[in-house]
Amino acid sequence: MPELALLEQVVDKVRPLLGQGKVADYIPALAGVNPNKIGIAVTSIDGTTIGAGDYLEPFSIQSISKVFSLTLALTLYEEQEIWSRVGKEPSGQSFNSLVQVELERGLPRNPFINAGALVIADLLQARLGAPKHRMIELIRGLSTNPSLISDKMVASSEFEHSARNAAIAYLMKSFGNFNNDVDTVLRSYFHYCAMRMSCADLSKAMLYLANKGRCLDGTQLISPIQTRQMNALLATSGLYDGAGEFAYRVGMPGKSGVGGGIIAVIPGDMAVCVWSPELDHNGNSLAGTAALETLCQTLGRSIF
Ligand SMILES: NC(=O)CC[C@H](N)C(=O)O
Repeated sequence: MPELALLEQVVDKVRPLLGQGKVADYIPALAGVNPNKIGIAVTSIDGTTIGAGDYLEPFSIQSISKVFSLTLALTLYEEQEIWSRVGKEPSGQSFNSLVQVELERGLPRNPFINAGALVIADLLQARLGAPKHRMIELIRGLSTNPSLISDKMVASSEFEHSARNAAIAYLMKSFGNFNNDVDTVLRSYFHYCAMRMSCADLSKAMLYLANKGRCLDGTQLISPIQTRQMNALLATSGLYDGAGEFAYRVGMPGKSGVGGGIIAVIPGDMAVCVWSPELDHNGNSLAGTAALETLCQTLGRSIF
């Protein structure tokens, strides 16, 4: 577990990078976010959380929600029912690319690109009576924060600009890999992406990935082997087309979102969340990646 002073040093060290990236503006409701934010929180497997900078400020978790969706699907489906619909390989394409879906006959490369997450959202839609409600319940429980919400403005803004995600879903439908009504699933998917959580909430919520599937409140969410498998997929595909660079610089399984958040874990040790809204060319938080790199190097920790 790092000392609080170290987290403060990390924030101070990366603050000069603010101004070098670009806030995601393809979702209009996200474009107005204050770019000058940087926060970091760490939850260790003994259950303590510390943080520095803007670590208590909620932000749009966006694609980080793909971790929660897959986790929920793992609790509802047999392994094969999931992996017959989505692959386990890095995509080498941008997160919202369509070309691979066409070339690979509607089978998304992995659950952490949009195509894969939409298939997972389709699976959740099929099995849950109220998937949006179930998801909120899940994140509230995992982070032990009963006041968490999904931002309706962000979700509707995404729905109004959903041409690309809708195209991905319809393309998969044309190959027989999407069962429910596209708009209904898109609404659920955007609701998951629009959940607002702080670095503190997310580092607590992701603790199960560092603790063999056991959550902060002691419940076993997924099995130790499922947790290991999830971390393997996060290490290879969690940062989209920047996964190799992230493994090289940070060396932790992780997941980013276009809201500027990144979660990362050292299994057996701690879950970390960083947030800074400006993104690099792969759509990953620029200062956030640098913060994780500094943290890992200073602690001398990596999974490799
Ligand atoms: N990379 C992301 O965070 C993308 C999530 C965003 N809601 C989208 O579907 O485009």
